[in-house]
This record gives sequence, C-alpha cells and structure tokens, in this order.
Amino acid sequence: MELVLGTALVLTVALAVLFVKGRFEMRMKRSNLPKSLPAFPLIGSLLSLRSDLQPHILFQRLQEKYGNIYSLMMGSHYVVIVNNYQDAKEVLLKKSKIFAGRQRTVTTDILTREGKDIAFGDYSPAWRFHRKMVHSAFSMLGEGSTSIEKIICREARSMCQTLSDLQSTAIDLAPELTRAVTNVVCSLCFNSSYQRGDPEFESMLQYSQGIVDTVAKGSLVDIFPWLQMFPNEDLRILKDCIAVRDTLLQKKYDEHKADYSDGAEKDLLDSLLRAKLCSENNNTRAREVGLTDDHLLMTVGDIFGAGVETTTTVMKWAIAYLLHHPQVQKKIQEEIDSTIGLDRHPNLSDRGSLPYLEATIREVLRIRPVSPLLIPHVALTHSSIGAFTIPKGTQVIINLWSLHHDEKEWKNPDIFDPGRFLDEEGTRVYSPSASYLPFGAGVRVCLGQSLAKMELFLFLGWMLQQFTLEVPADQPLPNLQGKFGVVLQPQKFKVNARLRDSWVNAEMYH
Ligand code: HEM
Repeated sequence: MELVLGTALVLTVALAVLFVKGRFEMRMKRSNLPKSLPAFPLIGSLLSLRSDLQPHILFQRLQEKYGNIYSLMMGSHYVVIVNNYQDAKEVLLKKSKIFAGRQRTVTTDILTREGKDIAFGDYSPAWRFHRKMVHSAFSMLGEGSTSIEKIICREARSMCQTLSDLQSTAIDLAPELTRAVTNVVCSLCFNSSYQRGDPEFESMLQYSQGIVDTVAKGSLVDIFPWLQMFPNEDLRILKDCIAVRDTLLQKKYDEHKADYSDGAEKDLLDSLLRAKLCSENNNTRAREVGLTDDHLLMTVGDIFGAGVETTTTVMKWAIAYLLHHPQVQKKIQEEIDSTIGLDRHPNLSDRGSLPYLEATIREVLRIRPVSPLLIPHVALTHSSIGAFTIPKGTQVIINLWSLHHDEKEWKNPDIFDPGRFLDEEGTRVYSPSASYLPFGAGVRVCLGQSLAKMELFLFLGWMLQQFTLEVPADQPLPNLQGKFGVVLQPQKFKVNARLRDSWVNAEMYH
C-alpha cells in the first residue's frame, strides 16, 4: 500500500513539474523573447562572454549568430542587447518612458548616494522634477549664450598659451585638456577655476581618475552584489575617492548656502539652490517629491562625472585621428583661415561657416563613440521591441558601436571620413544615416549635449587656428583601438603642437 502511495506521489509531482514546464515553455514561445545566449544558474551567460574582444565589439559580433537583438543573463539579471537603429529608436524615442529606468548597482549606489543623481537615478516623479530643474538651471545660465562661450574661450586661450610655452616638446595633451574641460565645468557649477598645479585641482584629478577606474565598468561585484562581503580593492579605492569628492562638494555647497542671495545667481549651484528653496516655499513639487541636499550635491557630482571625462576623451580621439589624417587637419586649417583669418578667434556664431570642422567632430563622435553602450536602460513595464516581448525589469543595452559601424548604413564604417557628413558641395553638414546617436535620445538624452558641442567646436577651432599637431619624431602614431571602461578611451600618446608660420607672422605683425 505504501509503495503504491509513494509511486502515485512521485508520479503526481513529476506530472505537475512537466505541466508547469510545458506551460512555461509555451508562454515563452508565445511571448517570443529574443534568442538567448546559453545561460546557467548563478553564473548566467558569463561563459559565453569570455573573450579577448571588448564588450561593444563582442556584442556586435554576436549578432552574426543571434540576430540584431538578443538576450543574455548577467548573473540573475535578464539583459537584452540592441544592435540596430530601428530597434534602438523604438527604445529611446517611441517607448522612451517605458525604457527610462536604470539598474541599481553596488558601485553606482556608492557613487550617487543610492541613485540621488540624474544619470543613475531611476525614473520617477522625483527624478523627472530633478532633471527638469537642472535643465532649466542650465538654460538660465545661458546655454548657447555669451556667458558659457566666454568661459570656454577663456580656457581655450589658456590652453593655447600652455601649448605655445611647450612648443616643439613631445607632450601628452591629456592633462591640459582635462584642466580646460574641468575648469569649464567648475566655472559653471561653482563660479571658480584652477591654475595649473593647484593642490585642490590635483586632488580633483586624482579622485576623478579613481572613480573612472572603478565605477560601473561591469565589475563582478555589480553582477553578483553578494561579492561585496569579501575584501575588494576596487570598492576600497572607490569609497576613498568618493570621500575626497564629497568633502570638496560639501565645502562648495556650504559656501554657496552661506553666500546665497535671491536673484544673484552666479552659477549652477546657486540656480539649483534657488529652484529648491523656491519650490519648498511655494509648498510645491520639491516637497512632494522630497528633493534633498543630497540630490543637489549628487547632481553637481554627476555634471563633473558625466561632463569632464566624456568631452576630454572626444578631444583626445579628435587629436589622435588628426595625427593619422594630416590632410583633414590641413583642410580644417584652410577653412578657418579663409573664413575667420588671423585677426580674431573662432566663436560660436562661426559654427555655420566652418562645416568641415563640424563634420570632423561628427565623424569623431561616430567612429569612436565615447559611451559605446550608452548607460543601460531598464524596462519599467512589460513591453516589446519590434516583434519581441520584453518583460518588466529587463536591462536594455543599446550597442551604439553597432549602430555607428553598421555596413548597411555607413560606407566603409571603419574609415575616418568627415566628408560623409557633408553635402556634395561640401558646404552643408547633414546626417547621411539615422544610425547615429552619439548623445543618446529621448528622456535620457545627454543633458550636456549642447555644452559638449560648444566645447568641442571652440577648443578644436582655437587650437587648429594657431597650431599644427604632429607626431613627435621618436613616437609612434596613436593607437586607435580604444580601451573600454566608463568611457571608450584612446591609449596615451604624445604630440608636438607647432605654432603655424602664418600665426607667428600675424602675431609679429600685431
Ligand atoms: C562629447 C561629450 C559627451 C558625450 C558624447 C555624451 C554622451 C552621453 C550619452 C551617450 C549618455 C547616455 C544616454 C543614455 O543613457 O541613453 C549621456 C548621459 C548624460 N550626460 Fe552626457 N555626454 C557628453 C558630455 C556631457 C556633458 C558635458 C555633461 C554635463 C555637463 C553631460 C551630462 C550627462 C548626464 C547628466 C547624463 C545622464 C542623463 C540621464 O540619465 O537622464 N554629458 N551622455
């Protein structure tokens, strides 16, 4: 009797398992999920992702086997990779709000006091209010107007002066570019800037590098959060760097709070303080959504984090490509000479009349997108991309690298050719393909897009008007491979910035 009962129980359980499995498989089939890389319990698809290739290139290659859109498991997270612009636009534009979430990770939580910033903060009414507030603060400071232009030109002048002092020496331009871009952000946020070698500035450079090296780079601790129980050198460095950053931010914040007077906003921090105080007094959204001092501090942290490394890196890529393509550099110089001459420096109103320089900047942003996987998005509800079902909570990675190197969209995508962004006469800049999103798109589009474009135009314009950039005699051409991290960085390289003869003569004449 016992044997019969036991057998019946086993049979019932087996049938139940089969039934549930069948229903699950049927649902999966009906729900039409994207094809998946092999995945195992606990480790997910880690084995299939072991490769010497960098993630953006590996994800591009995997299309051959799995199609434009496919899925994988990152630990216990379900991740979908999108490699074509049609699907990318559905995610970023058509279903912008559905895919506006962000994944919390161990490192970004440390960086942002648990998502109290904009870039890593999850989509919510508080986040929307917060982003809008920063956007208006940027506009109030006069994005596109003379104040920001003046700041950038002041830094361009200082950078050119340094290059002139170091003429004919083989130099790594990176620290000088970082100083120029950091000073623009410092002026915008705090109304202050730094001289070369200032100790506060040096410590800022140091902690920024520590953060870039350790945060959001797909570390194991972000995939398997329980690993933080064990000693972890990267987490220790990150926490130390953040402690230094926070002391500095807090000091600036306290100074601003003490000096704050209504109607006299000198910088972004003043504008944010005003917006916060104003909405608190009016008993409106700030109170409802609980916007705290931490939110303001983390916003400023974000602007440094997102605004310095990105723009500096694009400048480095631009210079690396100009060294490889001296004919492009010469063409930009000829355009500047014939349009602006030697009596004045480029300004923002020249943007429409220097199409070749504009096209070169676009091509640099295409061929080496600094953020090749954007920042991963998260589906806030059940949804779909194309014909595929996307469950709520899916992480969606847009592989910008694939979009920018898609052979169906770009002729010889691996060749650097600014001309592809110009019309036949070479006088008008245009986008030959929709497969181009260097700043993302939709509700999560880069908040500093216009600032970054102004900086790239003015810094490169000023530099190439006065200098010719050359590879030093004993140095190799820059490596164009790139190193994947928070941003896609070029390897270090050296350059000679030689004052142009026409500029030397003009200086003497003046
Ligand atoms: C050439 C330089 C830059 C490039 C190529 C760039 C590109 C990007 C990209 C691709 C994203 C991610 C969009 C997404 O997740 O879908 C992003 C986000 C962001 N960027 Fe930039 N960026 C640049 C400069 C800047 C600057 C100068 C600032 C600030 C002053 C800035 C602030 C931000 C912020 C706050 C976000 C997060 C937006 C959000 O999640 O809502 N960026 N950027």
